[in-house]
Amino acid sequence: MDPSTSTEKKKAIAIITIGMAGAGKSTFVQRINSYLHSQDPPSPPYILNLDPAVTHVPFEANIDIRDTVNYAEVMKQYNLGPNGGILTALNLFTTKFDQVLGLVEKRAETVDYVILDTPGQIEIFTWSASGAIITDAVASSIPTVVAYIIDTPRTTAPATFMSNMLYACSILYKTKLPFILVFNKTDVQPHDFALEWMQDFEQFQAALASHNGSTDSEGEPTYMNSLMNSMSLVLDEFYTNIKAVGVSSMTGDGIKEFFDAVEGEYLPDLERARALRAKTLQDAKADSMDRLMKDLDIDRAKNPQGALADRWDPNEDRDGDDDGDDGDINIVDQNEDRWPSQYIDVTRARRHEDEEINWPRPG
Ligand SMILES: Nc1nc2c(ncn2[C@@H]2O[C@H](COP(=O)(O)OP(=O)(O)OP(=O)(O)O)[C@@H](O)[C@H]2O)c(=O)[nH]1
Repeated sequence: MDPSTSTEKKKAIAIITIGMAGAGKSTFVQRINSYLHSQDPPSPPYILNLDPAVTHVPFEANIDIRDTVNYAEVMKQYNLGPNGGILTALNLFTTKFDQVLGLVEKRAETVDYVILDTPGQIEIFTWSASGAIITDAVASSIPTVVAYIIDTPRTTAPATFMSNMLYACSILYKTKLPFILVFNKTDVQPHDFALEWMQDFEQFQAALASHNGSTDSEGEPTYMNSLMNSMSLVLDEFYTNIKAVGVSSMTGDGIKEFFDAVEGEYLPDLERARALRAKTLQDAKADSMDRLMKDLDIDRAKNPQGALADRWDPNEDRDGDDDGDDGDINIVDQNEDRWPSQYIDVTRARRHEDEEINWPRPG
């Protein structure tokens, strides 16, 4: 069947929340979750937590990476630090993402929104093969937007603001998905300044100059000042195609406007983007899977002990198929199935039927 026409029954929109550590992603997901529950009729979303290291999620995730990958065990077995552990845990989880997608696709027919909360360290999701695989898989299956969460009180300095916008621009370029800038924490710092800077780059350049000083001791424009002025012109182009909303995940202010931005502006574009993506997915999937397996090979080469303990043969599953030979690892929807699910066994320890299993779910 033509993949671009295979989703007629689906009506859900996926929202991938991405943002710097502490920007408020989890609080935002909690807030939009409670907003959707409070609609008449209630419209509970389908939520995926992709952060293996989070100790507490303030919402009930339907699929939680922590139920499948034991992050602490991955760190131990692969001799990794916290960030390497999160990346490897995400890589391992991604090898099972076809199962996750199966569950998502099933539920996408009955829910309005599928929401993904990503790891706190932004680069682990946005610059990894597994982040690309997950994004591609979801976006080719259902219409998808990226909600880029910004810590507004920490973005008031012009240079920081511009750095954050350049990062957002790079994520837009990498994901090529409809994009909403979500200025969070407006209860602490209103986002008007950001909108002004986005609408009028001359105001932004003036703010930059007053912050940094526009000329050196000889009256010449400083290198940084010229560079920033040029970059603000580049960003001007970025802003023309981007929606920006201000929200307070704490009070709920602006959440309705966020959903207006998702639904009103983007729905037809979203469907077009999804159809386009579905057509090119096969090539991209093979390429991303290859890179993912290379990532895992690097982990294994760095730590042969961990590789020995890994339950998978390094050459196994290169095609990305779930061909049933790893059928003992099942991703579960917590709301439908028995909890806990089964951890990916990074220790190769064989379990016996009568063995008591502890599931040290963090938090
Ligand atoms: N005042 C205020 N604080 C907020 C808001 N949203 C989040 N916070 C606070 O910001 C901090 C970080 O929020 P989280 O939701 O944990 O942020 P996160 O991006 O998920 O964090 P990591 O996953 O650790 O990167 C917490 O102390 C929140 O209470 C908001 O709208 N207003």
